[in-house]
Amino acid sequence: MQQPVIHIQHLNHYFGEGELRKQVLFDINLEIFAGEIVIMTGSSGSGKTTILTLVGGLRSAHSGSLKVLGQELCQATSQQLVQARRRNGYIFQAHNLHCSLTALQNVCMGLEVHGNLSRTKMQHRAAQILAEVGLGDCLHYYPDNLSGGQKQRVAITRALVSYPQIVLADEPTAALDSKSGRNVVNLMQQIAQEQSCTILMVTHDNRILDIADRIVHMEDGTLSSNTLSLDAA
Ligand SMILES: Nc1ncnc2c1ncn2[C@@H]1O[C@H](COP(=O)(O)OP(=O)(O)OP(=O)(O)O)[C@@H](O)[C@H]1O
Repeated sequence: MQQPVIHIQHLNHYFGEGELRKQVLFDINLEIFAGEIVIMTGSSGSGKTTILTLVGGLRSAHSGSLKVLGQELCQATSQQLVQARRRNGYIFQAHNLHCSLTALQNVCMGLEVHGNLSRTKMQHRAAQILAEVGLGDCLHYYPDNLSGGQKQRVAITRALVSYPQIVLADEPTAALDSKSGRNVVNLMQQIAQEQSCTILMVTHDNRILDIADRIVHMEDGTLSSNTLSLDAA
């Protein structure tokens, strides 16, 4: 049987120390398989971003089990977390582009962490993927000269340029109007299919739920439902 790419079992997580210690995730169980697009919804403070950061290896989970691509990240060392981070692509609400770098240079940064391509090859690959997302004419534009939707497309391109097996997206459409938001998620869906990568996306944006294979819902630190997508229902 196919192994899950992300396998979470009885996961608990806490913030703070001593008397201020507060549990924010309670006995989370979730399996996500290769190529799935899973959307996580839930009210503010319910723990969505915390799960995303734990899966991404941005912090170490406290108890239970969290296996990503077969590697246990619960109680992982910082070195193991650094390794795990390199295997993911990240897309955030604020595009997080470097304003002093062009679109092409920003996308090259997504390849630099892997460190095994020459500069010429990196630039060639970055230019190719930017052209695929319709930004072939904007390679040398700085972020200040791009629209919100274009900036987010550059950010998506940067996250996907190294063919990550997993893409983690936190509110990728929050800063966009509905048309740009739709274009951005369509693009994520298309590239995910082409590269057969798995996407875990947090969103409050009801307009984009239809791209999900599965929707999971967080409530007060627990996973309250784990449902099929609107299409499949
Ligand atoms: N670094 C931190 N230190 C202490 N508490 C934190 C920290 N990060 C998050 N929390 C707390 O953990 C809980 C879950 O936060 P989290 O950001 O995961 O929620 P969320 O569902 O992503 O919310 P939102 O939709 O508003 O982004 C909240 O009670 C929050 O206050």
